[in-house]
Amino acid sequence: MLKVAVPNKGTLSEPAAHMLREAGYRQRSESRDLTVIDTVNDVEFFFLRPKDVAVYVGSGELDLGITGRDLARESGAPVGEVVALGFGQSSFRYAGPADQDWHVADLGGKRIATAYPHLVRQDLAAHGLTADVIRLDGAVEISIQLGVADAIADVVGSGRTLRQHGLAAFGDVICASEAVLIGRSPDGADPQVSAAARQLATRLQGVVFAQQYLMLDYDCPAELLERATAITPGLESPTVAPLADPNWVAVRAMVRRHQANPVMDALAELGAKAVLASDIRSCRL
Ligand SMILES: Nc1ncnc2c1ncn2[C@@H]1O[C@H](COP(=O)(O)OP(=O)(O)OP(=O)(O)O)[C@@H](O)[C@H]1O
Ligand SMILES: O=P(O)(O)OC[C@H]1O[C@H](OP(=O)(O)OP(=O)(O)O)[C@H](O)[C@@H]1O
Ligand SMILES: [Mg+2]
Repeated sequence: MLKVAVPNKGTLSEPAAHMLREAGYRQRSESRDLTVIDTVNDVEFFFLRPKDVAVYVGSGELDLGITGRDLARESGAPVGEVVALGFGQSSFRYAGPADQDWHVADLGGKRIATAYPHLVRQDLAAHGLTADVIRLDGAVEISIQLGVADAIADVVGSGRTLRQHGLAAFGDVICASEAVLIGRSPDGADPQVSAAARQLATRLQGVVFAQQYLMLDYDCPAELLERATAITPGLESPTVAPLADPNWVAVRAMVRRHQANPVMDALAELGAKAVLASDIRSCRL
C-alpha cells in the first residue's frame, strides 16, 4: 500500500486535503485523526506536522509527502520535488525594523531570529557572513521588539504580519516556496518513484492544471471564427460545433485562468455572444 504524508495542521493542511479529495482520494473526516486508509486507491495517508513530512519521506518510511518547499529544504532530508502544487506560496526573507536601512551585508555579527535556522545559516554562508542565529518556533516577527534579535528571517505571505510589527523585508528572497509533493531522492535530483506513486502524482498534477485553466464556451458568427480562434487557440485547437443557425458556430477552448477576463473582453469586442467561463475539476493535459 502506498504511504503518503499530509500536513496535519497549519496553512497547508486544508488546501492539501482539498486537493487530494479533488484528485479522488479519501481524506480524514475528524481533524484529530492521524491516519486514513483509502482502500479503493490502496493508499494510506499519515497526517504529520508539516515540518516532519520531509524527514519521514527522506528516511524512506513513507513514499510521498506534501509539504512546503522551504520546510523540505530546511529539513536537509534527502528528498526531491515530484509535483509543484500551486498553493501555499510564500517568500522566505530577511526583515528588520522599517525605519532602518538594512542590507544583507549588515547582518554579520547580528542576532537573527528564525524558525528556519538551516536555510539562514546556508544563506549567510553564501554571503560570506557569520551571525548569531536564534531559533524560534513561530511568531518570529515579535522577537525584535522583545529585544531577542536585531533582524529576522521569516515566511512572508501577504506581508501583513511584517507591516503590523513595523518591519520591512530586505535582500533577495532566500526561498520562493509553495506546497510541493516530495519523494525520496538521495541526491536531490528528480525522485525515482514507483508506478503507484506516479499515479498519485499524475492525479494531483491533473488538479493543479485544472486550477490553472478555465473552460470558455461562446457563440461566434461563422465569418469571425478565424479571428476568434486566434484569441482562444486552446491547447491543440478549439472545439467548433455547428449551431442551428448556419451563420453561427459554438466554440469551446481552455484558457489560462489569469487571462480569462481579458480574453472574454476581446471575444465580446469581436462580436462573440454568450461567453461562458466554467471551472475544470481535473484534467490530463
Ligand atoms: N502566510 C502564509 N502564506 C503562505 N504560505 C505560508 C504562510 N505561512 C506559512 N506558509 C507556508 O506553510 C508552510 C508551513 O507553515 P505553517 O505555518 O502552516 O506550519 P508551522 O509554522 O510549522 O506550523 P504552526 O504555524 O502550526 O506552528 C511553509 O511552507 C510556509 O511557507
Ligand atoms: O505575510 P503574512 O500573510 O502576514 O503571513 C506571514 C505569517 O504567516 C506565518 O505565520 P503562522 O500563522 O504560521 O504563525 P507562526 O509564526 O506561529 O508559524 C508566517 O510565519 C508569518 O508569521
Ligand atoms: Mg507557521
